[in-house]
Amino acid sequence: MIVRNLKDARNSSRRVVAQNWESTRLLLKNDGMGFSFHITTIYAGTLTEMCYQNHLESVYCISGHGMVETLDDAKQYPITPGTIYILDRHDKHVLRADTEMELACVFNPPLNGREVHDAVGAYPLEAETVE
Ligand SMILES: CC(=O)NCC[C@H](N)C(=O)O
Repeated sequence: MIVRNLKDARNSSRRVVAQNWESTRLLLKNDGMGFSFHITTIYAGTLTEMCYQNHLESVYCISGHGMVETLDDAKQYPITPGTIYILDRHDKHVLRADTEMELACVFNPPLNGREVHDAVGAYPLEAETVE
């Protein structure tokens, strides 16, 4: 069994800080589970465009609120605590955080550890691994 604590993980290389968000990757590829699990904080007032071409992602809102829009059909979905959005089609999307948002995110295939978004808002398939 693997047991980890968010507070401890935030004080380690599992915490990755980007411009609009930070994310603590509690479970990664090298754990061998076939998915990764992250607690992500989206900073208040930000707009983040993403398109996970190489991954599927589920995003569950723990706290805060905002809006996610799928860009191919311009559909908007309010995100509040208890809502999950599931990017089952590698959907190009934009997330607007009206307040700081805390999200639980699952990626398949799992992230390696230190990935940040590339120019289209995707992660590469291969990246540095957390030791
Ligand atoms: C909602 C979202 O995808 N935010 C970007 C960070 C990502 N969740 C991650 O954990 O790397």
